[in-house]
Amino acid sequence: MLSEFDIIQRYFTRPTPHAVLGVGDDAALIEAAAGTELAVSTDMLVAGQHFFPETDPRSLGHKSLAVNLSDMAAMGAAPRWATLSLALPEQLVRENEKWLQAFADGFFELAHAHQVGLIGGDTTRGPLNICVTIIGEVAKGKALRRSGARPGDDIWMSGHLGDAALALAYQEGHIMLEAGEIEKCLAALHTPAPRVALGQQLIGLAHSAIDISDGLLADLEHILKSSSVAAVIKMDQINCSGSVKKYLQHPLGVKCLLAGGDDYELCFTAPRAKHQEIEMLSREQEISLTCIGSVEKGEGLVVLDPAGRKVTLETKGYDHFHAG
Ligand SMILES: Nc1ncnc2c1ncn2[C@@H]1O[C@H](COP(=O)(O)OP(=O)(O)O)[C@@H](O)[C@H]1O
Ligand SMILES: Cc1ncc(C[n+]2csc(CCOP(=O)(O)OP(=O)(O)O)c2C)c(N)n1
Ligand SMILES: [Mg+2]
Repeated sequence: MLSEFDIIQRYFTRPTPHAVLGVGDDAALIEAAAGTELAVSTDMLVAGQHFFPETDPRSLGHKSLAVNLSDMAAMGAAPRWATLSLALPEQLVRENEKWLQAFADGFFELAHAHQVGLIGGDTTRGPLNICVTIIGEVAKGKALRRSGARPGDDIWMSGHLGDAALALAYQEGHIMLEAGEIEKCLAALHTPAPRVALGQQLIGLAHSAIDISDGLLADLEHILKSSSVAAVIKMDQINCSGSVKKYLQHPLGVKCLLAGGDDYELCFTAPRAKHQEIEMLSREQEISLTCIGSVEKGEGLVVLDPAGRKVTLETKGYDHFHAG
């Protein structure tokens, strides 16, 4: 069986040209570029909570980095360095070395695409658990925060929402999907594409931003609370795929769209004066950016259906300590 140090050496030691010192010592050494601040974020993926234990390991390697890249995107930071802490079941290491290779391949493929260096981590025996910390650089004072929304701002979202949650409902056996839809929805759930370039492009345009990991309503509420403002959004403006649209007559479809989570799109607010510039950015970058509502004075979030009635939902997003 591989030793702890075999695993680190064989699967997780790669050159890190942008670090002073990478994997192999008691700590890595990094140097931030002049005029930048470091953005630091951690997200953990736990078997049974964030993914089914039998999930394809290559996708899992991808997703464990992707969800962290998404936090860099939400801050407008350029991701540079990551650490990876793994708890691995003994049986997996003993019987399924291919799992480690595939996991590392998925992780490093995405890391390479974003020029992120793996500079350290930790490897222990235990129930499958993956924890990535990411460090990025952002120009001093320019990071996009949750607290910058102002009354009068437009509220925007990137891409479309709900496919990942629909895939989860499908995997849990709650709904059926057509053959063509399954692949697309499962890809949204297992291999999200974080909006890293978009996040950096929003600096100077957006007043505030967050990535949608728990669900649009829950995540937008974080912006509203941090900024001490209210908002109104229109449900029919929220961009979703045909698969989600088909389910919108059903409470499950509405839940997937508004509160499903696992989307890893950006939700941001920007002054109305930037509306056209944002539409231009959307065309240039070929990323759908949709204005879904506006920030108002006061507190609370109102969602309106096409008839102008208030939509009420039991849950606004995923909460690890809340049933449903
Ligand atoms: N155990 C913890 N100790 C310290 N800070 C934490 C802990 N868990 C979460 N946080 C911090 O709380 C904030 C909200 O976390 P979270 O909701 O997980 O954000 P995100 O959705 O961006 O991952 C973040 O600033 C995060 O760093
Ligand atoms: C097996 C399984 N159950 C449930 C989910 C749905 N899910 C789990 S965590 C989560 C929200 C995001 O995770 P969290 O740890 O809250 O990330 P953060 O908001 O901190 O980035 C969602 C939608 C899933 N992806 N897989
Ligand atoms: Mg988190």
